[in-house]
Amino acid sequence: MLIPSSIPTIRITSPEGDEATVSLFGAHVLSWKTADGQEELYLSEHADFSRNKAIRGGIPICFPQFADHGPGNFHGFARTMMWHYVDDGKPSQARFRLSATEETLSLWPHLFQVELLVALTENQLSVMLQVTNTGQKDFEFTAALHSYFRISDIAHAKINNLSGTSYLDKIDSLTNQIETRQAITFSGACDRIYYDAPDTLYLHDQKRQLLIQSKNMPDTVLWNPGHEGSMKMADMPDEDYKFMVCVEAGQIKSAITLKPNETWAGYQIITAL
Ligand SMILES: O=P(O)(O)OC[C@H]1O[C@@H](O)[C@H](O)[C@@H](O)[C@@H]1O
Repeated sequence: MLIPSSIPTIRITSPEGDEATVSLFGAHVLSWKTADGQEELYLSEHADFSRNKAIRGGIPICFPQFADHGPGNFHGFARTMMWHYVDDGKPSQARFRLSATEETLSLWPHLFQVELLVALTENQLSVMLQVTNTGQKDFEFTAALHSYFRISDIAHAKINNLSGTSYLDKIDSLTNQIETRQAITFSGACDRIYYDAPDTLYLHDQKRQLLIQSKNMPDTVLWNPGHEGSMKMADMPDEDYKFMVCVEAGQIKSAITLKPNETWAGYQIITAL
């Protein structure tokens, strides 16, 4: 999809020809193409680029709250703020910074600095979220890298390596269950938080395979809105639930507490195999 020029973006490239585009609104990765031209991320053609709501697709940043796990905005405010670009002078990486402002203090009364580092190497995109407490009192947060992967058909997509992991099923009456399937397939909406999930997962999409690794983000969210959910979203075409699946790396079950001057970092590293 064409990214409108009203959205300031930074484009990074690897020496091998991989490229990624990141919006300063939300420090939101909008596109990641491997050198063969394959787009790996889903971005909705109906995404709202007005800067009034989060962009549907790419990699939204959920901070300082995942979903409704707290009193603040759903998925926090980081995905709907303008971030600052920090030029490291490297064509293959981009760093973005968000610090407390009057607006963030009105939503969450803490002084903080968040950085997002996006880096490309051959067939690989790494995203690091780093949070520092720059205030005088402790704070708590939850967070996620809400990655939307582009797939050719949800009916054929499979996620491997979650067998034996416990999960909260947000669709099935918020019940806690244990995953028994070796390969997770999708038939209808899926909204699950897998707790203490393995840090290595595989997404199979017919001929393609992605290795999805996380570091220091123990929880994994699988989300697909299904047909009905897709129809309810103004910023997603009705049939697009077929062409995306979110595999989110999160720090959700246990909130992180940071004391003054402490820093936490979590990563998602995605490799096209
Ligand atoms: O529409 P939003 O705010 O971007 O959220 C999308 C989805 O994000 C997922 O992370 C949540 O588990 C879902 O419950 C939610 O519907």
